[in-house]
Amino acid sequence: MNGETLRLPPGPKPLPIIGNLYLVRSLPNRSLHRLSQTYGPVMYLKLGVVPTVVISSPELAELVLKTHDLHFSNRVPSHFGRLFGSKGFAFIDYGSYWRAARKLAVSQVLSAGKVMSFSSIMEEELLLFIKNLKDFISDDATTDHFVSVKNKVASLTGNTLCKITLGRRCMNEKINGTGLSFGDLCGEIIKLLSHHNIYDHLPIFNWLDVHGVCRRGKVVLRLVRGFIDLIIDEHVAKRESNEKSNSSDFIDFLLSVMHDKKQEWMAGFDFDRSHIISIVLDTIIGATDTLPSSFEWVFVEVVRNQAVMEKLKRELKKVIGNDRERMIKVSDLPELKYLAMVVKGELEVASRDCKVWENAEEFIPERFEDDHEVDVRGSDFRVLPFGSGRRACPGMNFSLTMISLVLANLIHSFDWQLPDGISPSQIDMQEKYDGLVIALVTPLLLKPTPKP
Ligand code: HEM
Repeated sequence: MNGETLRLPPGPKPLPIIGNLYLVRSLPNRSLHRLSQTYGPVMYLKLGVVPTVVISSPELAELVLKTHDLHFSNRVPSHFGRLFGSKGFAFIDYGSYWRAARKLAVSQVLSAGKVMSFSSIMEEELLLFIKNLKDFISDDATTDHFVSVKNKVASLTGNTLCKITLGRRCMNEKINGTGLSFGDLCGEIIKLLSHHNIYDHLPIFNWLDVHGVCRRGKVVLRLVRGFIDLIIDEHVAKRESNEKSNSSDFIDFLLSVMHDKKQEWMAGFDFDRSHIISIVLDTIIGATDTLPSSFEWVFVEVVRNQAVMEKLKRELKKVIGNDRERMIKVSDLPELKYLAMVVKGELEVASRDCKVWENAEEFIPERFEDDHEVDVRGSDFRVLPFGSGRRACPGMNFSLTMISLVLANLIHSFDWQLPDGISPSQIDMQEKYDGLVIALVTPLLLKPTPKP
């Protein structure tokens, strides 16, 4: 870029080498918001040596993500992101391979229609989850069992997605010789991907791998890919023995694309096991931290706002009744209008633009009572929790269904109590930046008591 000929947007003066990195602190969302108050909705920062334009208004978001989205459809992954993602679709540049690989995941797993077709898997997993939680509590009824809502939901949503993609619930399966489970290693991949590595902004130092992210990343990736490879072996063996099965999963479909050379899916591209592994892994990794964190934010807001909790309970009672054996199903969700507002309400808090929303920092589901049109799936540029345009999150249908389903059932089946001495208004709401998500510093711990 030639600074003399380009008119750059306004922005703070960069320092040598580190540029404006010193201004982007531990909570980049807050730092960038503050800077935009001074420099306006389009500003120019130099993050290390990387020139960066930051936009922060619905009008500009529409221009970038819709009108001119073709020019903004590439990713700038970290050094490890590049190692991780060359054959999947989450970390590669926009292009025809990206389009084909993403289409496989969306059409077979994540489209609205497909998510609906997995209703019975979601409901079975949730039923098992509730039963296990009740057994865990009744095994030792003399102890106060506090559970981390986020960890519990991570295991539930992870296992549901594994069942859909790999054919079995395997988040807790141990990987040979490591003592770690598949879920542990997926969590580690997320940590490595989101590790805020200052050297990503100073690429000349990348080869040093100062924090060892790439070294460890290579080991973890080998283990995780090896695990999925074994699952593919099982699928191949079943396929070769012509074993009839009523259920076919994502791996079955991808194997049929590979073996039968289904040209309509992967015309002109090499497509072997390594591609299958990467596409499946992107689908699982995309959900690993995002969904449980979003769920924790929704749940903490409901617990903090007891009036919202009571209103939700009233709606559940009206639509489902008091029968605790009757779980809430995916087909019940369209009836639960207030539940939908609660989920939207939390996702909207994440936008926090006070020029756009009144009391933007507050969780007010009722604001959607008169504004049913607010869409969180990418067409309303005031609320973009899933992004918008070509690179928008393909997991939004799965996420919205799972968050609503799990929230409704957890409230229907259990009472939730905070640790002694902590009132709802005293819950620690401090945020931390985890690289991919903004999470609570203090995990939400609650004691579930099964409702009679
Ligand atoms: C509430 C939960 C979630 C939130 C808030 C969220 C948010 C996002 C956002 C903001 C993006 C980037 C969009 C862009 O670059 O414009 C994204 C991308 C992505 N998400 Fe999600 N996500 C969630 C859940 C999921 C789930 C459940 C999956 C998979 C089942 C998933 C898979 C992905 C993938 C694969 C990408 C990359 C897509 C591409 O580059 O083409 N996400 N997500």
